Amino acid sequence: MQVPPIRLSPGFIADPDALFAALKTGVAWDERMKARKTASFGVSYDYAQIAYEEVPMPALLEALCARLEGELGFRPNNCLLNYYPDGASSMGFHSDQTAGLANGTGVAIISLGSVRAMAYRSKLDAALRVDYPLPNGSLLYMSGQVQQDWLHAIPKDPRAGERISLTFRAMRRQGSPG
Ligand SMILES: O=C(O)CCC(=O)C(=O)O
Ligand SMILES: [Fe+2]
Repeated sequence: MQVPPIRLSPGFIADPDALFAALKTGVAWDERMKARKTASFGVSYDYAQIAYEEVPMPALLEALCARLEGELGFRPNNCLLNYYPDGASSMGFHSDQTAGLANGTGVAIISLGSVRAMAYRSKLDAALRVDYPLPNGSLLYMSGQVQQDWLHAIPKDPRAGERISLTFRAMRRQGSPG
């Protein structure tokens, strides 16, 4: 496959600047990670060696989960936010874990603020790289197949300003088969 089978919907959020401002000031950002700030809402989630406790989903994010359910056909129960203060903050190439996700569900990412590229690299052919700029207010959806065949990253970008990404997942409850 020459390109990752992602779905990118620009303009998913009607007023992305207002949402950015509300989250930047309203969220208690976790600074345990060096590369960027994070926050997790909803069911507990272990991510990048950090365990995030269960935290009730604020109404603002719950409303987005409801919209995503209409768009994707499943309702996320966790939202992991990343705050990239400037273009020096980044995320290295990785695939997201799929084992803990509800069957048949993927990862949805809403981008706010400065445009950054999502870079994909094929696991079968390391020379194959495809970059997608993620517009302010866009929705990106990655199925399990994308994680299986591709790595993704947010490379540094000296021209970029601040950005927030919201990553939504439907986590399987512990002990539940699907
Ligand atoms: O900030 C982004 O858009 C990428 C987020 C991501 O890949 C992740 O949290 O696993
Ligand atoms: Fe990821």
